[in-house]
Amino acid sequence: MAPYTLTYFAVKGRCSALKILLADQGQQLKENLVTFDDWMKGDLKKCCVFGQLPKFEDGDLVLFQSNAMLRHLGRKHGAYGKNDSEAALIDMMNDGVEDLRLKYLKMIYQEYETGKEAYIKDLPNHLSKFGAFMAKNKSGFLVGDKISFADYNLFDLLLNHKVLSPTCLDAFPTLKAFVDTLSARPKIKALLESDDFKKLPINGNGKQ
Ligand SMILES: N[C@@H](CCC(=O)N[C@@H](CS)C(=O)NCC(=O)O)C(=O)O
Repeated sequence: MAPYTLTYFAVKGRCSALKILLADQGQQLKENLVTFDDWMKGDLKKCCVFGQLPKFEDGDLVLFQSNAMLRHLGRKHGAYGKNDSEAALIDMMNDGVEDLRLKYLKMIYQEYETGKEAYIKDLPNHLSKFGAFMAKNKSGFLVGDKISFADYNLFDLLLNHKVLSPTCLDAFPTLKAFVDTLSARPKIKALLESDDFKKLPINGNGKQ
């Protein structure tokens, strides 16, 4: 039996990073897909702490907030650094990923037609920061010498950005190598190439 259960809509959205982490760590995941019609009935929304999905269950532990889920899984599966200093840096980088994700989601959901070109133009200002931080570390990961939940989260967001702007990583060799290396890890590759994963749209409004 899968130890974890995820309840979410049929999109990649805020759950791909978590799925990539679990796949890479060899963990099973049971998924409950929620349709828009079922969600609109409102019963499930009322049971969600912040009125939103995803919902993640690890036995009796029920979590909302995708970054809390990533942290929990990072802690459980040795993807949260090897000491408190590394953990703090991993938190910092994950907060940076969240800042960029929020900008990305604002553009996708509120400004796609009017703001997409400006967003892509400004993107190097954000990518350069992740690239410079990772380049200093030399291990190919954001922090320390082992993959962390922030790496999985950044990887997922970079994959989305490659769909938005296929050449966006060309000026950032460290990030390009990072994406290529993670994409080639056998369990991640298998997930990314699976029909179940490929069929999910990146975002709920079909924009990407
Ligand atoms: N900060 C939350 C955001 C969750 C969120 O935005 N959920 C959206 C789908 S990705 C949702 O439930 N939308 C339906 C609604 O708000 O009624 C997280 O990271 O989990």
